[in-house]
Amino acid sequence: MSGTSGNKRGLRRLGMSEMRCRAMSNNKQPTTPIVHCITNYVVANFVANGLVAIGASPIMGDEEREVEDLVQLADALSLNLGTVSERTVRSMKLAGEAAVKKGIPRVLDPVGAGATAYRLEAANAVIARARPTLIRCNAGEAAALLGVEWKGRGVDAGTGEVDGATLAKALASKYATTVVISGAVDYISDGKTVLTNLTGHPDMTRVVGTGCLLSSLLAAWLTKDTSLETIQDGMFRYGRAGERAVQSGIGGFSNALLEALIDEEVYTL
Ligand SMILES: Nc1ncnc2c1ncn2[C@@H]1O[C@H](COP(=O)(O)OP(=O)(O)OP(=O)(O)O)[C@@H](O)[C@H]1O
Ligand SMILES: Cc1ncsc1CCO
Repeated sequence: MSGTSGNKRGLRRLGMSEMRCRAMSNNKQPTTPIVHCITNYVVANFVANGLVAIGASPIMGDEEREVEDLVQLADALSLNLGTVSERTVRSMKLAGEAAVKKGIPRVLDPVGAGATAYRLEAANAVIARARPTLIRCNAGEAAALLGVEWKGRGVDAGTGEVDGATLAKALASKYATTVVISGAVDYISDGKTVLTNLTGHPDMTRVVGTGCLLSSLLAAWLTKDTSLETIQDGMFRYGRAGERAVQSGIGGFSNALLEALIDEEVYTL
């Protein structure tokens, strides 16, 4: 993916239909990745629409009795602790284990990990069973997972003494995974290297769920490529889509972001 701009809607649509025609002429189904999301009830609709906007196919489902079957249909699993409960923790553990067994990417968004002891405990329980391919969080959540002192409230990022690059590297090492810490600067690390991204806009924090959506988009991207550079490029495009969307004001932001995700070709899935 390269960082081109401009309205690419027409080109993208043509590209997608061309891809579909080519796939059909080869008697193959188009490879739309299915992302199984166990997410929070605040953002579920926004996340589903964002996934569709980038050419993925979402399926939301958190019933214990079916999550393993849903994983069998899926190409990636996105777990989000935003409105976590005992029931959904059980579902996330089962889905996570099934996804490990199947070998598909698993993304965890430990929303509010520092807000309560219960959330931190739930995050660690889910991590142990789902062994995330990638953890996407804000700096406050990263600090909580690392036991680093932090000033923050609820699901907000908050502030602390440790810089984002150090947090990202340490968190990736602690859980042997890839980490994306979002904020004014986004940090992407595998525990050895740290890449950054500077696109985005502070107003993206004035609309609930831009981080949650990002986590599920990452799950979709990982079905194609897991390199840090590709993740960085996706972050670049997502941030730019956000910059465009804030021009529509806070009231129009969510819809504008969906449009911008298509126009920025955030990922040609
Ligand atoms: N100050 C900022 N300047 C530019 N971009 C920002 C800023 N803060 C956040 N962003 C962007 O907003 C998006 C969401 O990141 P954020 O860190 O706010 O997630 P979050 O706290 O998990 O959000 P939520 O819990 O509402 O889903 C990312 O793409 C990030 O780059
Ligand atoms: C506001 C809120 N509360 C729990 S989850 C969520 C969505 C953003 O993380």
